[in-house]
Amino acid sequence: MNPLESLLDRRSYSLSKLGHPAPSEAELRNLFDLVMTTPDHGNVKPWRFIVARGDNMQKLSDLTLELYKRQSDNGELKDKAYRSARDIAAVPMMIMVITDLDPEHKVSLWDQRLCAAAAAQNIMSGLHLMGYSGLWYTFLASDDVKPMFGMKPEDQVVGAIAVGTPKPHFVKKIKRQSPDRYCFEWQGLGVTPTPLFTK
Ligand SMILES: Cc1cc2nc3c(=O)[nH]c(=O)nc-3n(C[C@H](O)[C@H](O)[C@H](O)COP(=O)(O)O)c2cc1C
Repeated sequence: MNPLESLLDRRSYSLSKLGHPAPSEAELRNLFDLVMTTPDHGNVKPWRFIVARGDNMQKLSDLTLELYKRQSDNGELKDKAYRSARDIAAVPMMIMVITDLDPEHKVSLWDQRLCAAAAAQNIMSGLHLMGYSGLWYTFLASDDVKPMFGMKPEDQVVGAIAVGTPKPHFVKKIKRQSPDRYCFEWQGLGVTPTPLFTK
């Protein structure tokens, strides 16, 4: 048996396909215990996670409209903004993954950013293993949100992860590409790497 089997079915669902429930308090604790195993160069912990749930989802939805308004040339909102706000209000949980970079640290900012992204992927895998699903998206990634989330100017939103349970009629496995064309075997300096998988 392939020990990775249970992760092979991980897939994303758009917000409108995610319903209740979302992880409980105890499950969130387990999830973030997993996240704390993320490879972290220099032990900087260059990440912060901000969870919105329950009644706060409506506040996040309102904030979304406000941000769209600020980004609009004439202050008017397009259908997309209303749709996005409506979907956010309906989803049970959002985990914002943001960087908390230490510019003074000897570990490069690039490495610190990679660590924060790896933490986000651990959230994705953990959610799946617990029977939930998430959509990692670039929601709220504008500079406008930085003061709202207590972020320093150099910090970035790694992603917002919408969290829930896929609605049963949308649950469908997706066929993934073969990794063959992306994997190579190094053969020494000056030699073109060969395909890793030959059969
Ligand atoms: C950094 C990052 C940002 C993303 N931003 C968006 C986004 O704004 N909108 C979107 O539809 N998908 C976005 N995606 C892609 C989805 O999260 C998802 O991976 C993609 O739809 C493929 O689905 P899968 O996870 O089932 O393979 C983003 C992914 C990453 C890693």
